[in-house]
Amino acid sequence: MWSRLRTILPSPNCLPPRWYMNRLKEDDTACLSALHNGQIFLFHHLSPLLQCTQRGTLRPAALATSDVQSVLERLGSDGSLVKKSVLVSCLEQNQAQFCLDVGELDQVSVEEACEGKFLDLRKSLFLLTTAEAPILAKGQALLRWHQTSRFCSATGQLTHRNQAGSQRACSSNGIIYYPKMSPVVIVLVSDGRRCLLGRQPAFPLGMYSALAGFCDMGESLEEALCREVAEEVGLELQSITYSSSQHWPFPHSSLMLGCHATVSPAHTQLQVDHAELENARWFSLEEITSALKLQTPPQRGDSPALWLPPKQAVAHRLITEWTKQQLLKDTDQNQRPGSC
Ligand SMILES: NC(=O)c1ccc[n+]([C@@H]2O[C@H](COP(=O)([O-])OP(=O)(O)OC[C@H]3O[C@@H](n4cnc5c(N)ncnc54)[C@H](O)[C@@H]3O)[C@@H](O)[C@H]2O)c1
Ligand SMILES: [Mg+2]
Repeated sequence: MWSRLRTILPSPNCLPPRWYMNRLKEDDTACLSALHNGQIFLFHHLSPLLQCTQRGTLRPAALATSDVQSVLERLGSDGSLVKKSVLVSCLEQNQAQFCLDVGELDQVSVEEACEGKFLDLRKSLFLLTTAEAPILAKGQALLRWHQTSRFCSATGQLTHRNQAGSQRACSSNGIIYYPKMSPVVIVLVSDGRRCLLGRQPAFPLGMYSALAGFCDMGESLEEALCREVAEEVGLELQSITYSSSQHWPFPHSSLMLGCHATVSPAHTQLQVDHAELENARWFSLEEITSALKLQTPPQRGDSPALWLPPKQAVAHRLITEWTKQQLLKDTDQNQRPGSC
């Protein structure tokens, strides 16, 4: 029955990418064959390999599996390393894309052989403008999960991954583990005129961002938002609107849930919890619009300037959305009859 079913399954090229990805997660043989004809993004101790384009920009190196295989063999690896690749994406023609950490090989030799450089993800993610940036974030998160999930937390026995790397199973009792993300709420609070940003001691010079925090077990999105804002700055939220979400690989794997919220203009006095934040303050529309125009981060010795999170961060998106909404409100007010 199964072999008859197989013969009528559409060939890989007929399956839409999402379905094809699912098939590869469930079928180790199909996944191995997709790996042989696929592309690999290399990592070295979780830093992705980037190449310089002719225009001088950086792009992630998507290498043909056959090329990776020959590089690894030239550098003395037995060839089985390629099988440790994890499935991350699929191109339109159903060419599967994988990530592989070659941390056991000499970094410089791999860089020379592949004409690229391994660059910390915290730097590389923000230098990349290509659609591959989220693939690198996902790849790093998956590779890290495999590196830290080798043992079953119930039996202490080794776990084994499937070929796609989408799950691990305990070798003694078969418990299946799936990659984990921690839900994090992030919120841009407004009092109608200004928005509230906070600064952690580890942030780059001058940077302020929307308030964020990990969800506690059992909390809803709204409960987590109200608790985080009350804990970090002592404010009570009036209304919450969901905006958008993103996977965030730092420090581990989080699902950032981005929202806008308002507080009463009569209750905007902040009580900053300095155990969590170095500072938090209200910013005017003018301060935010000037900061959005800045191209380079402030350097030590510069006059203090507000520096906002990079475009790739959901915090940036929330700030841009708020700015557009405030500018629209101002235009509406100016166009009202009787306004000067
Ligand atoms: N993408 C963005 O735009 C953006 C912007 C701001 C913050 N962030 C991310 O949001 C995350 C959370 O923000 P925060 O640091 O203010 O959180 P937070 O206010 O909850 O404080 C962090 C503390 O929470 C505790 N904690 C509880 N559950 C945790 C878990 N599952 N993992 C790790 N720590 C846990 C730890 O003690 C940790 O020190 C940060 O990791 C940061 O990278 C992303
Ligand atoms: Mg926080």
